[in-house]
Amino acid sequence: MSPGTFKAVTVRPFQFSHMTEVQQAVLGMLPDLALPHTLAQSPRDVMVRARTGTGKTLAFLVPAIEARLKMLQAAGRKALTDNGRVNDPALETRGKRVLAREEVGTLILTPTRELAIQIANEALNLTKHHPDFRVHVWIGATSRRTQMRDFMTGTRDIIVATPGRLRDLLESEPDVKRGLSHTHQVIFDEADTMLEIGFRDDIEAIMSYLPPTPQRQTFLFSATLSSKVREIAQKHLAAGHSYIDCIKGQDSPVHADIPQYHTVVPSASQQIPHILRTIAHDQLVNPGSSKVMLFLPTTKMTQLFTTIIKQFGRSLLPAGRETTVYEIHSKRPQSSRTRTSDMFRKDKSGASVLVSSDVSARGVDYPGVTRVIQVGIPATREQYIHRVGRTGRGSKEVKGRGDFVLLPWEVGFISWQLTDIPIKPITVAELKTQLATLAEKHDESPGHSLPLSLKTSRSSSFSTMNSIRFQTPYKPLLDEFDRLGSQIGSQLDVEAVRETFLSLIGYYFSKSTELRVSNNVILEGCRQWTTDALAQETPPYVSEMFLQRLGLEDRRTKQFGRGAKKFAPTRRQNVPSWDGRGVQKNKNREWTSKEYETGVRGKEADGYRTRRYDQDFRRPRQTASLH
Ligand SMILES: Nc1ncnc2c1ncn2[C@@H]1O[C@H](COP(=O)(O)OP(=O)(O)OP(=O)(O)O)[C@@H](O)[C@H]1O
Repeated sequence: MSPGTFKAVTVRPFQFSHMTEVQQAVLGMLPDLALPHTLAQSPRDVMVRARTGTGKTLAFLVPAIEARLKMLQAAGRKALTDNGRVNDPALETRGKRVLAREEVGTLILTPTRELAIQIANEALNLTKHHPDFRVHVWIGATSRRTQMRDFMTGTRDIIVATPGRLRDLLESEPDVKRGLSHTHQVIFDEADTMLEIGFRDDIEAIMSYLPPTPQRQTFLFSATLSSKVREIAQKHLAAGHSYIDCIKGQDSPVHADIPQYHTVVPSASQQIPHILRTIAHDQLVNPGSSKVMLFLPTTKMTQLFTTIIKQFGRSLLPAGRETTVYEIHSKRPQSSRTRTSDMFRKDKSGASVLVSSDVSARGVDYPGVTRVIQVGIPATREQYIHRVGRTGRGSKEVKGRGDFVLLPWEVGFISWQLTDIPIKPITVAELKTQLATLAEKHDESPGHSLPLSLKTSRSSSFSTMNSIRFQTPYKPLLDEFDRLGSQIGSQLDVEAVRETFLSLIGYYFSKSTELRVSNNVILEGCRQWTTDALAQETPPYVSEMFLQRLGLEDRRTKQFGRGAKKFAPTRRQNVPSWDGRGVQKNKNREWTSKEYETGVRGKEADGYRTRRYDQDFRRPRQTASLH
């Protein structure tokens, strides 16, 4: 590793003393990994699988920087030989500069804008002691003109891009096309997403502008690389490439230290109280350092839950009004997304919640997240893993925890999709008991549970941390959680509920195979959610025609003659189809541990990957903190 890069890693700004496993494996391949293809002995392409939060970014950025330095050195030397000189520093520098300004060094592709900005900032930090290095970020909803001006006037060492904007520039800007036609290194971060269907067209188009292997070196990095993705990946990698797998055998791709729990609420009416209790639990378990990420399956659901957490968290959470609630999803302008992301990253308030859609699920590094709560099923099993991976990252100071909250008809996701994930059940009643014990403890000696740094925060060195005061006594407030239902209904906008409902059926209908339930079950589950969880008088009306458009043609149901009547929008007829299965007299009881394990109750035992990066926002702004 060059002295400049080494200094950045070990002294300033990173001050890392040890390499993580993935860093040892990849950086152990230096200097060969960074050699130009003309000098390399064997294929330099690498596919890497390593757990979330274990430092993959640095593992691919260091070889990227080192490879660029080697290319520049080679260009300097070539300038000398071309002119028959042995020693001419000015000529050598000129040779380097020509290459640096004409050819792009490394292209890094990522699925989201937030991740692109984060990687670019990390690259800037790593090149702190290489003053001539330039890092460009090309993402949607930012000024193309600024991006092009920077590209035309500076060196082109590293470009971090989302596929939509990159393809757009490649297809419309000859200089970009020319610059990238010599790129010697391409890195796919979150490689499995990048090779998925939603991105595949863009990726194919982009790859057609880049040099072929072996001139092009290709790295693929992710925490999740299924065998199917690996098959697709072969196409972009050189034959004989290395595969580094830091998740050996059956080990979980989530960091081994992160405990994970799931709760199937017995009825939709318990969903919101349970989520608020889970946040309250985190605030009491991590007094003064609670930092929660709450993931929802759709944008509308994210908006709705932000309102709910803000509204009811004030009175029900231990930190009450002092809880800071952030909201991030693809419908927010990019400038606001970037600002929120920055604020949550730096948040040390001691009681904060980021309510998020999947824009924050992958790769984004928020230090100190104490808990990830997932409500409803994620788009894929991989997405579950990446979301949990937002907690327990990097240093081991914060252990983290994952909680997964499901409605009864969503349980199939655990039974069929998460079979190899070490996730334990926790019932609504168990969490209530744990919360009551913590609240009692707090009330006995309020303040004693706060760390010393907070008790003396005004005079201590923790000046950035606010002193959080918990509501005291807190235990009596716990009864209020069960009374939430009646209040929620009056606080919510009917149109917002309807839009959320529609977004949910659109999302869940595409998931029926994974959940192994029919679309009718999903429709009724969503309907009942609006009446039971959101306390609406009646579920939102949806026309037959709309349902047909969504493909609600459940042949089995129709065959048995139960279909048509069930769609009438009155509450009385809106009996969920799982009612009537299993043991009726126990239908309101909680799930037993056995039922949790099998996923079956009684005797019988989210298209939300939208192309966010290319949304057309009205007021485009340059947002990266790079220029
Ligand atoms: N050698 C190291 N020592 C200590 N901390 C490190 C080291 N390498 C990286 N980190 C820190 O660990 C955190 C996670 O790193 P990073 O974001 O690269 O993880 P990742 O493996 O890419 O995760 P994901 O799969 O979620 O994208 C960051 O805060 C980073 O600064």
